[in-house]
Formats: sequence, structure tokens, C-alpha cells
Amino acid sequence: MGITTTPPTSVRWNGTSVPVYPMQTVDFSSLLSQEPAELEKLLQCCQTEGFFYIDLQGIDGRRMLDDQQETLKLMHRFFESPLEVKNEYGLVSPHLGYEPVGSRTGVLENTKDGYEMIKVSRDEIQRDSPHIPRNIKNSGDIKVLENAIAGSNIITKTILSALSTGLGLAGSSRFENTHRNHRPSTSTLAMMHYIPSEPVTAKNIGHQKHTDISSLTLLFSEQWGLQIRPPGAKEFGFVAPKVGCAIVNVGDSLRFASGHTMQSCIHRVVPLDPNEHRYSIAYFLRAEDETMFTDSDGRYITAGQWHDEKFYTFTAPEEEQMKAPAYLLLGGMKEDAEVTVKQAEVEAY
Ligand SMILES: O=C(O)CCC(=O)C(=O)O
Ligand SMILES: [Fe+2]
Repeated sequence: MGITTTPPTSVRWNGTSVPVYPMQTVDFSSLLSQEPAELEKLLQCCQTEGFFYIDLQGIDGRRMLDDQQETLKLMHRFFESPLEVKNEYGLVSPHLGYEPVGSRTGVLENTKDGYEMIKVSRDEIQRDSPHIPRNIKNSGDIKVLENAIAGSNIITKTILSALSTGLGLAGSSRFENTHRNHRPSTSTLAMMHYIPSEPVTAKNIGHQKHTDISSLTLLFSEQWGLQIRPPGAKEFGFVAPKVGCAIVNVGDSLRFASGHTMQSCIHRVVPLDPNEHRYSIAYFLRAEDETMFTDSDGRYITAGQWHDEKFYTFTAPEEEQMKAPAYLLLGGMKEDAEVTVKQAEVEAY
């Protein structure tokens, strides 16, 4: 199933019927002009579900959709290279480098993940001679990465600024003030390739359930696979890729910075079509490393420490991960099985 304008309300996956959760659509051009009704809608989305579509079809956003297409071409070239070339680059730091398939826990019990990933950080691409894999390092490639990172930064900063305004924050208490462009952060562009996986037999499959470490995540994918579990929902459901739109979600850091009033929605990735290669691009806008907040365990810590602790939990073996405190992987979000799907769907509007 491809990109769509009118998604079905449920789809069959792995022998059962799985809901497709509707999400609100926020218009990027309207946010740029801080239109009050759009700010109100955005704030509602972040406080109730933590997920929404951002419509980029206007003249201001369309260029980011072009960047997405260029990035996809570069990703194909990178991922099709021999594993030795990709491993030679390796994982330089948690937010820069290559992770092969199976580096993390998978989406189903006793499996490893089913994706490989290359990350290029915003700080790295701005260096005079950025450390980039040799198979995507010509000047055209660097321009493509630069455009993708800068465009994603503009979109996520616009959203951040609209949220500050929507909450009536002024001066140094505005969220932008802890996301200044020239301060070190772990903000990064993650490009992912999911291999085809058959749910019953695959040893490598999908992307385990989690909340994001980021403040805001901007996700581009033309393919199905993303599932969310909105607050109060009984089960995971798909979200449909939508024409001209990217998906945005609130991450742990913004949940913490908002005094835990925004939702960092639980999500995961499964192969809807087991024969398909899936490609997705995620930009993680993160707070400056030194930013302090109170986390889901009541600890007053830096954004950098939260990032590192959660990253190492994500990459730890499954047995280790089981021992990790629950507040870490899900950022303090609760998996609520009490309500019916019908209620959850109403809440998801
Ligand atoms: O690949 C996707 O669609 C989502 C990936 C994701 O959730 C993540 O990288 O945090
Ligand atoms: Fe995620």
C-alpha cells in the first residue's frame, strides 16, 4: 500500500485487523505567520497525542519535499554499497555514523531490529571538513545533506517557536532559547533502510517500541510501517503516509521542558508488506547539550545525559534492556490497556 489521501480505518497485518489512527494536519505556511487558530490546533495535538502531520505543500515547504527526494537518492546509493564500506565508517558517536541491521532489539520477542541506519549530525555537517562516509562524500552529496538538515531545522524550529507562542512563553523561557543554533547539541539526521521481513519467521524485524529522545522529530516516509500507541489506546495502530506531508512527534525533552504536559507518543515500526524495502528519514531536533530539565524519574539532569543514557539502553542486549528502569525507554509515558479502542480512536482525533 502506498502514499494516500484517504486512508482506510483498518488494515490486515500479521493475521489480524489493525486500526489506522487518524491524525490532525497542521499547515506549515500558517505556522510561519503564527496564525492563532493553527497555533491552537498545534498545541492541542502536542498536549493530547504528541503526533501530527505537517503539510508542506505550500511554496515555503515544498522545497523540503524536494530535499526528501534528493536524500532518498543518496540513501539508495549509500545502502547499496558493500557492507565493508559502510562498516569502515562505523558508529563514530551516538548521533553520527553507521549502524548495521541487528544492532538493536527488534519489534517482536527474541528478534533483533530489521534496519540499517546512517546518521549525520547538524554540528558535523557544519564543520570545514565534515566526517562523512566516502561513498556519499562528493560536493553534491554534502549539499544534499546540508539542505536536508537545514530544511528540517527550519521546520522544527518553526514548530517550536509556535509552541512557545501558543503557551504564552516570553523571552528566555521560550523553547527556542534552549535550542540555539550555535550551541552544541546532538541534533541529527537519521536515514533508515528496513529490510524485507516476514513477521512469523524473521530474526531481524522492525524498530522496537519507544519514545524519542528528541524535543521534536520530523519524519519523512512514503511507505507504511509506522505504528503509534496514542495515550489511552489499547493497541498499536498504523498511521498512513500522507501526500505532501511529513509526520511530527513530540519527544521526551520537550515533554520534560513543558512540565510533562506534552505527550511523547509511543511508537514502533513493523513491516506492513513483508516483501518491501522501506526507507525513512528522521530529523531529531534536540536541546543544547547543557539544557537542564526534570526527567520522568524526577531527576534534574542535562539533555546530554538523557540522550546518552537512553541511547545506551536502546543499544543494550534485550536481557539488559529488560532490567532498565521503565521510565527510560518510554520517557515516563504509560501503556494504558484500560480503555477500549473506540475511546482511543475518539481521543486520537
Ligand atoms: O522509521 C520510522 O518510520 C520511524 C523511526 C523512529 O521511530 C526513530 O528512528 O526514532
Ligand atoms: Fe522514533
